[in-house]
Amino acid sequence: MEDRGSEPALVLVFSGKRKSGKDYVTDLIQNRLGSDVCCVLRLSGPLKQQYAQEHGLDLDELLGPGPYKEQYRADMILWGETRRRQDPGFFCRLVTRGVWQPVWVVSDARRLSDLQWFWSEFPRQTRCVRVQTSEETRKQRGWSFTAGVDDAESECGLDSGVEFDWIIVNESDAPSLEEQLKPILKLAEEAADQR
Ligand SMILES: Nc1ncnc2c1ncn2[C@@H]1O[C@H](COP(=O)(O)OP(=O)(O)O)[C@@H](O)[C@H]1O
Ligand SMILES: C[C@@](O)(CCOP(=O)(O)OP(=O)(O)O)CC(=O)O
Repeated sequence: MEDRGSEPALVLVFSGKRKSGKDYVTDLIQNRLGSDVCCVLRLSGPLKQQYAQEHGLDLDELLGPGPYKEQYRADMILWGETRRRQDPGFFCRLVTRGVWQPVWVVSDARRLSDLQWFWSEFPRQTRCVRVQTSEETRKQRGWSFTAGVDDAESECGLDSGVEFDWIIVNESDAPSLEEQLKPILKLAEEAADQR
């Protein structure tokens, strides 16, 4: 039998282009709610772990925001897609195993199949959030266009066809993240209280 922990009270599924600030925003949410209430789940976590092991790479570097992971991204995408073709819920099931906190924040949905998995497992609890950032700001954070990555499903799979519950604009001239995240944090606190 699968070790599923307990049912979440709320599942916030985040997506956004690379360097949009998905990790930054989801870390902020966890800091606000506390790690006994909120767990950040990265679908790329088990993917990177397995990929690093098979290829003799530095997992901490692969997990970090620096340039190291970019050298391997295109190949990791292909590697992960092979897994997902066999079983679209493979990484979703791995990261949710044993999670006990009431609020789950998935930091990196990339494909419709990721969203569909959470919608079908937790239809009442799942909400989708997009982190939106201009190319200019992403460039300032180190992004540059890479063919095979920025034009592939990994980056474009959720560009259209999804009605997001919230869109967070992560730009210096937008309302503060604190302000934009207020309704999400309120919902999360209410959901956690009701459990
Ligand atoms: N609002 C922000 N203020 C300051 N730095 C930010 C902000 N958003 C993102 N960053 C920085 O930009 C870089 C990319 O953000 P990250 O969260 O890793 O993006 P993603 O996970 O979408 O690739 C990181 O170094 C992060 O600290
Ligand atoms: C192979 C990947 O899982 C790599 C994802 O790495 P990160 O989640 O670190 O990416 P960003 O935060 O957007 O920079 C992508 C995939 O298609 O599965």
